[in-house]
Amino acid sequence: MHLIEYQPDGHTVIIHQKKDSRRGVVNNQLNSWSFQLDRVLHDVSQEEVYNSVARNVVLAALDGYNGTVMCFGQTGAGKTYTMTGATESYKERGIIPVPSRRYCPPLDSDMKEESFG
Ligand SMILES: Nc1ncnc2c1ncn2[C@@H]1O[C@H](COP(=O)(O)OP(=O)(O)OP(=O)(O)O)[C@@H](O)[C@H]1O
Repeated sequence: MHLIEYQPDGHTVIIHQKKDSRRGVVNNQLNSWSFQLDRVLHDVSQEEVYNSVARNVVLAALDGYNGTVMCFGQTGAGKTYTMTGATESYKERGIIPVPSRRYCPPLDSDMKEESFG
């Protein structure tokens, strides 16, 4: 049995733990816990992470609303990877680089000359 089970509904994670056999024959120890979440992003692309957690916040910010995207988790969980991404390939870019690329017009040569003289 897997220690962490992802339900196909995309909202539920079940954590399983083996019963401690040292507790004897009558053992009422809980050995699974189910958590309901807004969304469970297991084994998904960086693009899907952006679309499901950041896209609406960024679009609202462009309309003038305040918004925050925050990562919280234990060391090595993937916070930096999620926010900034990896440089190996474009599809591995994280949440932060996407809006600048998507919503800021690229500087063309004329604009560069105007801006920097
Ligand atoms: N979804 C992922 N796909 C592939 N590699 C990942 C993924 N998430 C994290 N990694 C890799 O796992 C390692 C740890 O990730 P990361 O540095 O993002 O964790 P962190 O939560 O920021 O850790 P810390 O709290 O120590 O700063 C890195 O090598 C990262 O590239």
